[in-house]
Amino acid sequence: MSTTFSAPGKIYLFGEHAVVYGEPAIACAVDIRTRVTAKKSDTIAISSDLGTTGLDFDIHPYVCSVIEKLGPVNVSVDISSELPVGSGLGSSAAVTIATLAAINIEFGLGYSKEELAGMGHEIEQKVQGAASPTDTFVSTFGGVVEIPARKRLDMLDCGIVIGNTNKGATPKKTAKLIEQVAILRQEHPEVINPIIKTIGSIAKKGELLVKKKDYASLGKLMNVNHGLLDALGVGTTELSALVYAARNAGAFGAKITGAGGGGCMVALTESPQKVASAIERAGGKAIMTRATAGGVLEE
Ligand SMILES: Nc1ncnc2c1ncn2[C@@H]1O[C@H](COP(=O)(O)OP(=O)(O)OP(=O)(O)O)[C@@H](O)[C@H]1O
Ligand SMILES: C[C@@](O)(CCO)CC(=O)[O-]
Ligand SMILES: [Mg+2]
Repeated sequence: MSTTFSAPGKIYLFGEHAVVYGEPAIACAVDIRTRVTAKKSDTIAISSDLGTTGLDFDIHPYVCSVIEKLGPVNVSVDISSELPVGSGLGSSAAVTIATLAAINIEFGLGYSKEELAGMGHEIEQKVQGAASPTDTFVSTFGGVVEIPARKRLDMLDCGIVIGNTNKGATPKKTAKLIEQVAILRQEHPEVINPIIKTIGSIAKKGELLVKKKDYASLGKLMNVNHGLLDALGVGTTELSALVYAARNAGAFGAKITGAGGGGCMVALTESPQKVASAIERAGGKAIMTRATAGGVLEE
């Protein structure tokens, strides 16, 4: 016997970087999933696209941290994923939550989803040195979520197209970008604080627009949010090339998702294929997806 769970990745509709300073943000689980199968075994074995190992914290830091936290238990863990790794779509949170859930059921440990989300956040903090609870919360519960309140919003019914620059957005780069914004804020508080506040206002207004399914207005505010992230210095020419390609292809709006400095952008659209083709022509890797209400799910 074995147990398989999957968990989704995430995009930010609004609010990245501002959320570090207590402003609200809106994140959305997307139906791009990591699947993990756990099976009782006589040794520890972990297999994924990154390699096949035993308890090897260098290759599989998140999965090994899960095994250490829950056991340690002798378990064989097999991972397959549609999520690009290190691209700002929450692949570490998805693999962490799916592994926690699969081992939890396989060994009858009885943890609740809330406990799994909390352990997942602790593991991301341990491995990365710092992490917001956003990614692991969204991977656990799915849906569209306002953070830090962790308030479930209405679902998005329009198309979502992600454009990956294939320029890594590693935890080190995320930490560096967060520090870069902090330095700019220290140097020019009278300029940067209003920008951060305005991003927070966009997220607050976004909650109502999600409820109204007003995708045209959501898109306009995504465009404004993108410009403000550029102003904070976390944009790149590659990200903006994909953002403008998506907009020129008729997207409601498009912006950086996550820390920036590479990684991915996201567009909302009623013509996903047209926007995806434009992103690919502009040099990105396009992923067409939808919002998912399903968080971590048994398969
Ligand atoms: N399919 C997978 N199999 C094994 N480990 C994975 C897998 N996907 C992600 N990981 C682990 O997560 C790490 C990537 O996490 P990282 O936080 O850098 O990127 P991300 O989660 O994709 O982006 P972000 O955190 O910015 O949203 C990988 O180096 C690996 O340790
Ligand atoms: C930049 C940031 O807001 C999002 C990174 O994906 C940092 C965080 O919230 O953890
Ligand atoms: Mg991560």
